[in-house]
Amino acid sequence: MRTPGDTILSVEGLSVGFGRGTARVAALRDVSFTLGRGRTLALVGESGSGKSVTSLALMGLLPPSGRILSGRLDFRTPDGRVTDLARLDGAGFRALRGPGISMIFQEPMSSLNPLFTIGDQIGEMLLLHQDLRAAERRRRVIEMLELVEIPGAAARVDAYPHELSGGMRQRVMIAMGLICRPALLIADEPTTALDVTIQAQILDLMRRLQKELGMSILFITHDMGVVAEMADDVAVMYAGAVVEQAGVLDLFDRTRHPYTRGLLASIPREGLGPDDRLVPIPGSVPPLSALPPGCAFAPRCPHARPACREPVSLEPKAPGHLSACIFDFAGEAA
Ligand SMILES: Nc1ncnc2c1ncn2[C@@H]1O[C@H](COP(=O)(O)OP(=O)(O)OP(=O)(O)O)[C@@H](O)[C@H]1O
Repeated sequence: MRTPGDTILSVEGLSVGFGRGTARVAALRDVSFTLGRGRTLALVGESGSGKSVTSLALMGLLPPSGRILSGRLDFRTPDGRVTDLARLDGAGFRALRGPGISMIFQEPMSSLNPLFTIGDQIGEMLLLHQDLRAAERRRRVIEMLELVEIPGAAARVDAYPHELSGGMRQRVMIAMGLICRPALLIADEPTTALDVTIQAQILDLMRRLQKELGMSILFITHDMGVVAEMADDVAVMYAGAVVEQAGVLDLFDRTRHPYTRGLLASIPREGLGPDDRLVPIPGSVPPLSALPPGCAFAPRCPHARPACREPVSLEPKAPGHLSACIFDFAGEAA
């Protein structure tokens, strides 16, 4: 067995392409990371870096034009077996989604069906995976609504999505994601659409539920503030590749990749004075069809040298800390 017992997910060399033949673009290039059991790994990067494509590949939900070109996605199922998700068929994924891996999306309004009550929609997940009588299913749904702290759960179970606030709808999404007690929860920007107070409440709730249910979380975000709140480990993505991976404290204290340093310099921090400025990373992510040779970040990198035009791979720079840069900036000022 390749995956050690404390690892629930090991992604190795994942490449995903969209389109065919000469029109094919590689949305993911040789992506590798591991997620420990009971831990939270944040996948972080700007828009278009490949975070969502990674999670869709893990859920078996890539659109028809997208294809896994190579790589292994070794997932340890709740019964202890290791399954390569890159080779799983539709029936295999249907059995796995729910009790094995579950996902919550960023936009509750586009994921919830306005025509059905929230109780029906959460109960539907149970219906697919467990043979329960209607009354028992309803009891479990109400119990889950209580767990995600929806007040008056016994009455709210019959509410329609539009009757709830944005924060309450996001709690419903979490309830839907957790009703089958998944071993791995993929959370794709679950708080982006919420205001900061509600966002903090939802993040608190997710941390508490993770402890109670003992699940692992793959947390997808572009927000380094949320990373600091939630993650044990972080994988930073740029233009379809992982450029740095480390434990969260190590990543913040000894940032090694210039792209990660750029992301950190562009977030508001406590203690920032009126004269301190946030520094956005100049330029934008290149189109995947026109990536430069070598390091994809080089055209935006303040440290780029001619040597950066050579291919660079993600390599350990210190125990547990990987970076895909020919330089090593750990501990230096940006
Ligand atoms: N259905 C698709 N067809 C073609 N290309 C796609 C498709 N979906 C994604 N891509 C490509 O994959 C790249 C990565 O997209 P992805 O949605 O994973 O980025 P992301 O990091 O999740 O961004 P965001 O934060 O905006 O969701 C995109 O730049 C896009 O070019």
